[in-house]
Amino acid sequence: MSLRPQKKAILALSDGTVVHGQAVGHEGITGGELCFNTSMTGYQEIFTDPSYYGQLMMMTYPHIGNYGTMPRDDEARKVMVAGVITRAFSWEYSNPMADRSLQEYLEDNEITGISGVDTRKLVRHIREKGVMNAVISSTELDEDKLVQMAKDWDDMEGLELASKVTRSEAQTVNGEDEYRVAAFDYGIKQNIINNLNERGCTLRVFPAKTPVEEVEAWEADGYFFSNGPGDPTATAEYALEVVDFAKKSGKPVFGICLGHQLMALNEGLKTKKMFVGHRGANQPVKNLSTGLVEISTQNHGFAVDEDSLDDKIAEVTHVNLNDGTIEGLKFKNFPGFSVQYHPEASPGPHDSAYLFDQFIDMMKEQK
Ligand SMILES: NC(=O)CC[C@H](N)C(=O)O
Repeated sequence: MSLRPQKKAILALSDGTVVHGQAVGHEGITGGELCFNTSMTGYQEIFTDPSYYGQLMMMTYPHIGNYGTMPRDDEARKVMVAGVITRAFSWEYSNPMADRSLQEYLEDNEITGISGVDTRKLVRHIREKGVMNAVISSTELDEDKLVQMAKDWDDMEGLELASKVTRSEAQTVNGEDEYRVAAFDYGIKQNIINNLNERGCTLRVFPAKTPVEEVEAWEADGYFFSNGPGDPTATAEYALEVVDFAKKSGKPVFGICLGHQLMALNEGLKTKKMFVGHRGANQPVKNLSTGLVEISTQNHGFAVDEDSLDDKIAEVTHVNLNDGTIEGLKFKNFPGFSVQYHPEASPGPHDSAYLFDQFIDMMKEQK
């Protein structure tokens, strides 16, 4: 790996912790919630996952960039993370299929990053103190100013971000046309669209704030609520109208991550901010109906609050084996189910892909 003459960069946390490193990506200043992801591969899919909008992504796997980037691996039309933090950034790549280095990719997307950070030490710090905001800068190097900026940065709790990443117009994505699925884009990952297309669904992907009448007119066989960034209670303020419409339609409803949280909120359950989120491709989840454990891809900082659970409303179908977090629900008052994690993976293992089949089976039964 070549060593480049590098500019300095600083990572400043809202609790006053300051780390020095080298600038990568676009020169500038950026901030957000400091998250970490434990995946060993898949940095491009992670950086383009719209659920990460407004967050700084710290990768615990040290070498990031060594296989470059390629259009096929984009989960959205641009990089969505607010900034990137690595231990050992690879300026060069070795992959005949790649079209750009990670450095070029971040520059083209104007994403600021820092490398040379002891990411494992910082993860231990966050796991002890809880999630917090931070700022990365390669232009302003005054530590006190940067810590102050991190302190002043908007808190994730209460933030409505889905409307910032949703598409501007409804779009039809054709599959084999066996089932018509109305999918709500709060930051939908491309691989969710692909998984539904591959299973014979034609999708109408609606922007986050589409009025109910427009959705109703499309006459779907099933409804899908996507993943997305921000606090689910903030998005719920406008989204529950369509979630409730889908519920009352009597058609099968499936939700992933933010979609799962919205479906739970619509039933009167509550969500809470987690002390530290789950982000990685090796989270063990137990399917309570089969007793089997799935290794899953996860990216969430909020979760359904177990204290708000009500047997008459929903049954817990999946739990996280690391900390008992609710990872899946089956609703009692309508044909709907949802998971907090990512069956589409990308990156990650495909253990949970059966959930897409389950949704298709429910639509098949109704037809
Ligand atoms: N991947 C997602 O949809 C994330 C949902 C929500 N923004 C959370 O952090 O919990």
